[in-house]
Amino acid sequence: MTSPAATDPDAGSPAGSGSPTGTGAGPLPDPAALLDEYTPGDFYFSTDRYTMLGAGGVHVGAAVPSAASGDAVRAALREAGPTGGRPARVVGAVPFDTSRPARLAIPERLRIIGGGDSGGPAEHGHEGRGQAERSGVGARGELEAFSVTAVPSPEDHIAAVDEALSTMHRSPELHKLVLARTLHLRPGEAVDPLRVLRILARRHPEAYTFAAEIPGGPEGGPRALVGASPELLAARRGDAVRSCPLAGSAARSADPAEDRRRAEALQASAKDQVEHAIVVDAIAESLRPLCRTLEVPRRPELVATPTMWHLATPIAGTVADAAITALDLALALHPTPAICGAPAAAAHAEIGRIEGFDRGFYSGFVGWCDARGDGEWAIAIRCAEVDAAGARLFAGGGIVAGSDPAAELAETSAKFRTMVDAIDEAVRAAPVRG
Ligand SMILES: C=C(O[C@@H]1C=C(C(=O)O)C=C[C@H]1O)C(=O)O
Repeated sequence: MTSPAATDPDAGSPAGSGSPTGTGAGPLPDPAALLDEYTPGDFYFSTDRYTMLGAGGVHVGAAVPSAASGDAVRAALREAGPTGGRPARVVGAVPFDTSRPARLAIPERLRIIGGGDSGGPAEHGHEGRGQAERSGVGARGELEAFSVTAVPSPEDHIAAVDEALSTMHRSPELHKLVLARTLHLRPGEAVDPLRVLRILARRHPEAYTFAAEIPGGPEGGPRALVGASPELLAARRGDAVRSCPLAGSAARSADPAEDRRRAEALQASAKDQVEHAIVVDAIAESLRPLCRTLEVPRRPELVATPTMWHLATPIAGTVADAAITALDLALALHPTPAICGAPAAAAHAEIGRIEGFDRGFYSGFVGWCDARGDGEWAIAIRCAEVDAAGARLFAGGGIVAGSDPAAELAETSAKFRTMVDAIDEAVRAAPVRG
């Protein structure tokens, strides 16, 4: 995003093909529309209502230590002042461990297309719309072009789930623990994050498709966190607050009858309902003191991504105090039991002990917040760190009493498909050099 034409021509009023109020009434903006201007290091964030691209600018607050960070970001936004008639906006990623430095910046150049750039009503990922996205089912990369290393190995992940189950048995106050694993893909040549983004944006128009610069590329080179997350951590628009936790999962099937059977089995599964309720209860408890009103549906609904079924609960409220920003909300909710466990502190400690790798920005959150306090943050899942050396993919799942280790391993394999398929297609499509 270096051309002069990229400099915020839409300033002040969201413009483009989406509905100006973000009610979802208009056609969806083309999620790939801004990708022609993307250059490595940019921030890209696409929803089913709007797409944004931020470039350049100043980094804000190295560490984001819980509540204090909200203040640091607020001060930075105030100091930055409006650009082109639009309130200053911070964009970027916050790691799983919020005592580690975040990557948040106030971009110098910001483009937004689509209506409702501050987010509309909770339209995200409903079953009917997900169903229309079935085309991705069955697309299977074979990863011939890669060397693949699983860290931990599948056997070690099963052992880790066993260990989590025994820990929860010994300490019944620990209700849920989310364990993840990684896949390191090393293709013959560098993975192009832009090509991966294009594929994700095409295949997952309902998701939060994102790219955020993160530190740690080989030899100081660029590294991006790239993904297509189905999960909203927190959004605020004016008074309105939203969160849409997911928990309880089943892999999709290419066979429609089998696919439907799996969805119904997920909805009927007592274990998955419990796993889901733990997340909803924790989020409701964290939101209650921050909200004047809060609506929490009694039963979850089913949502579909091209690869997974999930149980989802769209939570809506009104903020108690206009000073509470979308970032404050995200920090108050994070880490939810969808990606950490319950209670959070004990689960966090067990993840450190059992999981065996550094999550970095995976299962943190990615998004934006403006000087009015409006913003939207997605949980950084279905994602990978992409750099010149290859890609590190992440997938996890919630463990509760009654979880089956082999089924948990299979669930993480299914969750990897979002990024495996996209990276595989990106590398296959790459022009052969030499
Ligand atoms: C942790 C991940 O996903 C989370 C865990 C889920 C589960 O345990 O069922 C479902 C959706 C996400 O909240 C992941 O995709 O890596």
